[in-house]
Amino acid sequence: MRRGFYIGRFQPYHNGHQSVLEEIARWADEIVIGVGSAQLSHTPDNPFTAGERVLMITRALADLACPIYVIPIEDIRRNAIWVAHVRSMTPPFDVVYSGNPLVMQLFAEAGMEVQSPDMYERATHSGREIRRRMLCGEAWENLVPPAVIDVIREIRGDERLRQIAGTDE
Ligand SMILES: Nc1ncnc2c1ncn2[C@@H]1O[C@H](COP(=O)(O)OP(=O)(O)OP(=O)(O)O)[C@@H](O)[C@H]1O
Ligand SMILES: NC(=O)c1ccc[n+]([C@@H]2O[C@H](COP(=O)(O)O)[C@@H](O)[C@H]2O)c1
Repeated sequence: MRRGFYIGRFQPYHNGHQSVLEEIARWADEIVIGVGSAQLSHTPDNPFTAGERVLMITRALADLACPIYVIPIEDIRRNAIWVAHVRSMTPPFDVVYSGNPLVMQLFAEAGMEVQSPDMYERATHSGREIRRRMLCGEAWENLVPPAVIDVIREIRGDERLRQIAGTDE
């Protein structure tokens, strides 16, 4: 049984994340997805709750060939024990996939195999750019899977973001 681990904040989940997970699914029998900074929501950089992010990911990956486990993980104040914290919340995994230098370093120091997936159209496919577009009323829908558009509409996510940021008229 080969299990891969992928962690992100997913604010929101976008096509870049989807392309990485489709790549991981080619190797893994199962994938564990950590929804990081799970305690954060309703801020301009972290507008969506952990539960809303779980919904985005689970629906977007409904047709993925391999089973997924989507697990919210709160931040802790001590990087030195963060890997143990993550492991205490997740099924065991063999390979960590991340492009975040701190995440890569902490898992590598813990003796885990770490791989850095290729970036998918990063100029447009980032949570920051999607949130910017939502705030400015520009089109963002082409950057996320259709299921994520549905979730964001259902929770009125772009409206929430504009209210939080104080740009709503
Ligand atoms: N376009 C992309 N293609 C491939 N991987 C990506 C892409 N964007 C982010 N990732 C990776 O996804 C993981 C989670 O990233 P995260 O949820 O912070 O997304 P982000 O788009 O970088 O968000 P933000 O812009 O809000 O910081 C990280 O390992 C990151 O390197
Ligand atoms: N000490 C900690 O709590 C700690 C350390 C490293 C990463 N993380 C989290 O892991 C996630 C990494 O995701 P990104 O690659 O999207 O930044 C973030 O939610 C980040 O806060 C937490």
